[in-house]
Amino acid sequence: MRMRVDFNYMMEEFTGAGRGIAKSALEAKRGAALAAHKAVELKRGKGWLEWMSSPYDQGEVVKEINAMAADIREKNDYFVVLGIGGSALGPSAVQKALNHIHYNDLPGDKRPGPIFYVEDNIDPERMQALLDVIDIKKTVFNVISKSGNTSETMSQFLIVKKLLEDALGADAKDHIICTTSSHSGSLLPIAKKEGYRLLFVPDGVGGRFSELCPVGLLPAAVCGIDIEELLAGAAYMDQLCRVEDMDENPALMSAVMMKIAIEMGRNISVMMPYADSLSLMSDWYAQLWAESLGKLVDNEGREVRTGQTPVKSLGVTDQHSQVQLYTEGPFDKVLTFLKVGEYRTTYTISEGCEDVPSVSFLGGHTMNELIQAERDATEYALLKLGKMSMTITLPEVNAFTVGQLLYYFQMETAYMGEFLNIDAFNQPGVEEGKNATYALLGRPGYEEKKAELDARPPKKDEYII
Ligand SMILES: O=P(O)(O)OC[C@H]1O[C@](O)(CO)[C@@H](O)[C@@H]1O
Repeated sequence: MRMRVDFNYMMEEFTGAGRGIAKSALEAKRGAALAAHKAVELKRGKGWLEWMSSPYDQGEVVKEINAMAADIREKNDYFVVLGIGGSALGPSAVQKALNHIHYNDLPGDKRPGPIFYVEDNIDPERMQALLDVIDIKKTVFNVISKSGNTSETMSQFLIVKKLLEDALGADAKDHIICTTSSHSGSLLPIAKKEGYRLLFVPDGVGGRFSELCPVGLLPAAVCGIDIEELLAGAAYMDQLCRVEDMDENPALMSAVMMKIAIEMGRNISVMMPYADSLSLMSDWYAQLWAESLGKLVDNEGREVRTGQTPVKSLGVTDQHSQVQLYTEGPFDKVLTFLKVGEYRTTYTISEGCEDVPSVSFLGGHTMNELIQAERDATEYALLKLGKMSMTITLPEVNAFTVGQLLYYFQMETAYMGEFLNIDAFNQPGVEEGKNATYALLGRPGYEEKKAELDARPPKKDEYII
């Protein structure tokens, strides 16, 4: 059940001269790869790399989460995550990967857990829509915020807190579980005061690296996912990544390839799973890659403006919208295909329309054959025009392989941070927008920011049509 990464079509010998990676360029990176590996290993489990301990040190937490999940399943019909960014993307991606694609529409006796929603926006219509379809008295809300201060999440929390209290009085507290820092932020003291159940995000686990800690584990367990297998998959990948030789370490080799690709002007990383179950993995990856690597300054404070733009794509659906650009457009992208060895279902295309050979040839083939053929064909079409791609194959989509995949991308990101000589674990570029929002809504302490905003030159009518 090991996932495999195929780098063949990243290489110049396949893409054609100047369009892929020369073997000599790869060899030239060996020293840097070793240094990146050493640097990451030195920080293992420390500082912002505490997520490297997640596969190993959560035995007790897993027990607690599984017990909590069983209790939630027994007493409730709905489970709603309130969170955003890393507090939402992982739970959504893992649920989509490992449960029925139409999980919420299954009858109760066929669903391994309650109806599940992840609310990661503050669109008032979406809030109302959620409240229209759930029975709040039969719902547990998991408020997830590492910082415990995120306005989007806290505003959703305030809304449901009031609604629950109005509907349930003192029992409202049994319907909120908070996942947050054990010692900082505003959510923690609120949860303690109100008597909500609490789970903690370890200090050195940032939002986008948190799927394999209680942030992701509780929602997964509630929906019947085997979280021990998920962590076992992560541990398996971690063992592969302990090897310092880049030829043996998939995440390290991948980071080396991406670094060379960036040097060659491939500033876009397209993630293209050929499985609906993996479609939200691209969303999760997009935050991981964008927030971690998109940085103004390097570790010495020099302006570098680095990063590689992640793009979400879905095979085969987006063959009919984006692939034209990927084949014939500029040499600015690397495509990563996520391939599935064995789908969980085999579906045979019915025979028919024998008098129309352009249609009848499909009959008797399986959809499995068709989707694999289309992926192979797209990979080939890209290659023919000199475009770089790599393919990650999961033998099956299950908790063990998904655990590997998540951890692999986290490790690749950590190595990339070393190659780019940046802090892959902060996100200063998001702060300005947050502070301006606080100022606009009159949060105490943000008066100066409000004045700064008010002093903006007014927009001109001549530029509004
Ligand atoms: O879990 P929190 O602290 O609410 O943060 C939500 C998200 O906001 C960010 O801080 C900024 O987008 C992300 O890094 C994070 O995943």
